[in-house]
Amino acid sequence: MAMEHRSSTFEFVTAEKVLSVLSYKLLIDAVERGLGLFSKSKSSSGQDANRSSVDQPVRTTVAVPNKGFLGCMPVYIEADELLVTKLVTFFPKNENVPTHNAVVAVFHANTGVPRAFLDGDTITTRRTAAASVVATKHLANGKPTVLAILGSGTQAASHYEAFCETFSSLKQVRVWNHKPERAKEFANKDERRHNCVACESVEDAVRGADVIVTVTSSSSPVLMAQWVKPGAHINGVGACRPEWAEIDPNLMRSAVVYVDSREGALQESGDVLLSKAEVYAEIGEVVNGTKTAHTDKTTVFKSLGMAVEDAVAAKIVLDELGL
Ligand SMILES: NC(=O)C1=CN([C@@H]2O[C@H](COP(=O)(O)OP(=O)(O)OC[C@H]3O[C@@H](n4cnc5c(N)ncnc54)[C@H](O)[C@@H]3O)[C@@H](O)[C@H]2O)C=CC1
Ligand SMILES: O=C([O-])C1=[NH+]CCC1
Repeated sequence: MAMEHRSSTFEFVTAEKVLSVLSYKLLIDAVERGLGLFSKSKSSSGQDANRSSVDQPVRTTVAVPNKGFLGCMPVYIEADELLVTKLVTFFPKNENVPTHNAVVAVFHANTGVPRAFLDGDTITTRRTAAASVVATKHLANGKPTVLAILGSGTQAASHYEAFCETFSSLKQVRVWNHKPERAKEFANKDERRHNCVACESVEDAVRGADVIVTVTSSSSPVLMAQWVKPGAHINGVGACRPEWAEIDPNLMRSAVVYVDSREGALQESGDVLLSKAEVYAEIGEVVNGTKTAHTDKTTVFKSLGMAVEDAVAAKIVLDELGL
């Protein structure tokens, strides 16, 4: 039998199309379920009727010296028959092009034939904020009224949007950037950011805040323990390499630390490795009810990003577009 030429049988889904259907409403529920499936896959036996099977190795990376890295993030989610990999680059010194660039490839799980390629920047941007929202829903101490965002780039914007959409209790969002004019630009971007104020210092931004999001490209701590209100919840989203940190090691050691993947954190997170903080749980274990949400204590969700989040986001896009 002659081999069929298949190169034109899969779709490319553009950023515009991804954004048109990937709402936070759908995404937050899907990411929450994905985080739960991921954590369940390692703790349940094959006999368990609720067993889930998610095969997601820690991402592999290759470095481009002094510039950045390329990460490869594959996953298979048996329950959804999703076979997906994201390829993502992070070049923190990029000035006029985005620092993160990505593509998400989806394959047919029964044949391995490519099904679709999706713009991965938009997926990364939104699913990361969705994961922080999930952690905050579980770990925040009551309804948050003050949110502090450290950093004012792509993730700062998606976190602002996702948090304001989810937490109607928010009265004020404070933003800080190491270049103060960038924080002002962020706060004044348009009238929808009426609740947003630019702060001159990290301390001004985080003092008294109920929830803090760190989304910088810094490789050394910007958030110090003495400024954080006891009982606050922190989403540590940056510092994805073992030698980088965004959070004061004293804060890491004194807080209850949750991660997306324990295995990933112990290989990739400088915030965890350099501080030698104890990892209490994966956030998926809290979602599954197998670990406690210590809402009365200061909590850190150390997010590194997982393929399972990309895969559930890609599923929403393909389902919504009927592809
Ligand atoms: N956990 C996850 O799933 C993901 C994490 N990330 C991480 O989140 C962070 C932010 O990503 P994006 O917003 O996409 O990047 P971006 O490049 O759009 O923004 C980075 C921000 O960090 C600031 N910054 C740069 N150097 C700094 C320094 N030395 N000190 C303080 N601030 C500094 C920049 O001014 C900018 O506001 C990065 O560390 C990135 O790798 C990104 C995607 C997914
Ligand atoms: O999960 C992800 O895509 C990334 N985490 C850190 C850089 C990109």
